[in-house]
Amino acid sequence: MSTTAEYDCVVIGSGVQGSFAAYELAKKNQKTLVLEQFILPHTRGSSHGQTRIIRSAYEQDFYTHMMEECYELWAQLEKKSGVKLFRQTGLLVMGPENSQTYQMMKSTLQKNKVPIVTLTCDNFSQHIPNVTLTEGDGALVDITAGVLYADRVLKTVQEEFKKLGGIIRDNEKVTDIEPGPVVKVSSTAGVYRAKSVVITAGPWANSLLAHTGLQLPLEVMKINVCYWKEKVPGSYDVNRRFPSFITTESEETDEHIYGLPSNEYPGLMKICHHIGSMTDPDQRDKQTDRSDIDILQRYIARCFPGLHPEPAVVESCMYTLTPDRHFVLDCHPTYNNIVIGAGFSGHGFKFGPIIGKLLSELSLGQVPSHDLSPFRIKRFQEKMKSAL
Ligand SMILES: Cc1cc2nc3c(=O)[nH]c(=O)nc-3n(C[C@H](O)[C@H](O)[C@H](O)COP(=O)(O)OP(=O)(O)OC[C@H]3O[C@@H](n4cnc5c(N)ncnc54)[C@H](O)[C@@H]3O)c2cc1C
Ligand SMILES: O=C(O)[C@@H]1CCCC=N1
Repeated sequence: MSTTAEYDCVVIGSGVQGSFAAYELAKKNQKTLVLEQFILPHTRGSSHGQTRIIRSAYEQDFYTHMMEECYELWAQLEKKSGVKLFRQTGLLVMGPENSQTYQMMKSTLQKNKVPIVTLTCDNFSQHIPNVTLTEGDGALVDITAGVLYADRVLKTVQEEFKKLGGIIRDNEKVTDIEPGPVVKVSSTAGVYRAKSVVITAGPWANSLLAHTGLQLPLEVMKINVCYWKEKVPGSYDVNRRFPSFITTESEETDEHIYGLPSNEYPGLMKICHHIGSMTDPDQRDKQTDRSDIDILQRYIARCFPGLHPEPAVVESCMYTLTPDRHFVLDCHPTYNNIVIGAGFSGHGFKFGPIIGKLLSELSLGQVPSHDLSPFRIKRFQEKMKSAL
């Protein structure tokens, strides 16, 4: 059998991270194939749905730094494709004023000169109508933040990839990976050889990594994606400049909530709890726990008096969590031509363009353009089960 590589790179998984990795590789003239298990577009992973929050507001400097370049990359893709992908709404951050999380987020924004407006309990309702600020909470607005049109992003980046000669084969599940100087990838429909492989399989990362003798400490969580009806239509509408929002974790109330202005479904605002229930990605719909919805109902009754506190629409999505909630962006510890992008822990969408660039650099053996130490596999070493 010939050992010649047919492709420079095979990317496994066409969610936001695989699609951007493939696009970046194609921009660098790499002959690239994307394999996707489901027929596209699909709603079975983590990247579907119409909207995601984009923000610079993070506790850690490294995310805020990455976002500086990432905003530019989003603007470049918008310009190149002529498709509107981003809408600036600002992001309202609310949380116990004296908590470490809230203060760290505020200081990271200030240190990095991200434009913010700090609100007080006296002027809060003048700027943010129809929201009740919890007593003792601080509030600020990250002006740069907004909403990404997620489904449109996937379609656009995949189309740009194909325009550069990239190939996407959907409805084709990868069933085996044979590491080597030329990696052999078997799917339900064929066998491919590539100089490198990028694994961006979202909640299925460990199923694929099992073929390479590696398991990462990842947990998959189902999130109930809830939409809430406005009592007075338009109260929380994107066209009335209502912002996206997050609450920083509150130990007292177990609330870690985020929301986006009403936009995709007229009159409905999307508000979710950041903590759902563990699931198997192939059994997602058998997970029927609604304790996150109970938390949301109490929160909405208290803080969003202009919404009916019963969800009008509930959709599903999955997070793939690492223990520290930071991403995995690294080469396989044994095979450096197998690159892994995993564990995006419910906050990876906004980083798609920069993650794609970093994964393409790893795949080409280049020095990554950002410090990847927070994202290296070796941080899990004690917890890793290696079959090697
Ligand atoms: C409810 C919810 C809200 C979120 N909100 C935000 C937000 O506001 N802002 C933000 O930045 N991020 C947010 N995120 C996180 C973000 O959406 C994810 O981090 C991101 O979508 C992860 O993308 P991915 O490409 O890693 O995974 P996925 O989108 O799951 O893609 C993996 C792909 O690999 C395919 N695959 C798996 N196994 C195989 C195989 N064997 N063969 C072929 N294909 C395979 C899958 O079918 C899938 O298409 C949210 C996530 C959820 C669930
Ligand atoms: O990534 C994001 O910005 C959102 C909001 C906070 C929780 C998860 N996703």
